[in-house]
Amino acid sequence: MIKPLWVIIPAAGVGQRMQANCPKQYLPLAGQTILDRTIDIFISHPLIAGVLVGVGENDAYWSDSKWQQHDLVHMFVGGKERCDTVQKGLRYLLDTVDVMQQDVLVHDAARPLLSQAALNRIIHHTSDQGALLAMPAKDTVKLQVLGQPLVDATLDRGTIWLAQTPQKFPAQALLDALQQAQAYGVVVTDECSAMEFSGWHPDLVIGESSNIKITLPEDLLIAEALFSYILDSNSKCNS
Ligand SMILES: Nc1ccn([C@@H]2O[C@H](COP(=O)(O)OP(=O)(O)OP(=O)(O)O)[C@@H](O)[C@H]2O)c(=O)n1
Ligand SMILES: C[C@](O)(CO)[C@H](O)COP(=O)(O)O
Repeated sequence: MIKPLWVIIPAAGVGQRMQANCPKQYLPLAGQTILDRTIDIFISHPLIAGVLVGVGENDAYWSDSKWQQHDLVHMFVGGKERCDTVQKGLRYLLDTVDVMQQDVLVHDAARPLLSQAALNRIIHHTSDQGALLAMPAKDTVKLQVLGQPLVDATLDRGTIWLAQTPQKFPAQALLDALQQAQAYGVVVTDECSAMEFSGWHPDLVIGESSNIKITLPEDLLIAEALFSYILDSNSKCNS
């Protein structure tokens, strides 16, 4: 029997690579903001207990969110790096509800196209090592010579996966792992790498190519094109 899960949505980034006039999570996608679209993925799922949204210290946009008054949505102030925002979200959660040993999901605000089918895969996946959505590499992968745009080697594509989110770990174990990585000066760009540093070997759960992270301007065009495809996929999932 799966207990409903809390989800932490890191949304405190500035979107530098997007080069927009606002943080990218507040850019429009099919008539709503990217962030509101991302919250929408979780808010009515029967196995989601609540949504924690980490926004920037000087965020001037959250107050316009369609979800900011919703009973299941709680805002907190994020940190300098994504891992700091996730740590602050975990501390907020652990101070508010007793979920120490329970799994939490962490999902990028910048991934508004996660389908219900993929969300269900990670929610229903059971493991004592945690789990993350990821995609096997489709292209040949080259290792670069450090500091020069030259090929050093070709990696075995059969062992390369590209991490996505949601990533699912026990709340307290994830907080401990993030704190330990920070204490050792290890830069972590996802929750899984912090858990690996603590010796965990999380399960790889197949994500989907459409679960893109909106990072560069062209990703907005891709997201708009994919949005109706995801709506259709969700209607089949819920039928
Ligand atoms: N201090 C930070 C940095 C990032 N994020 C969030 O982490 C997710 C993934 O990060 P990324 O795609 O890198 O977003 P940005 O950091 O905003 O992008 P950039 O690196 O281009 O500035 C985003 O939803 C972003 O809002 C966060 O919550 N706190
Ligand atoms: C968490 C993540 O989306 C997994 O691929 C990715 O690491 C986020 O990286 P970013 O540089 O913070 O976008």
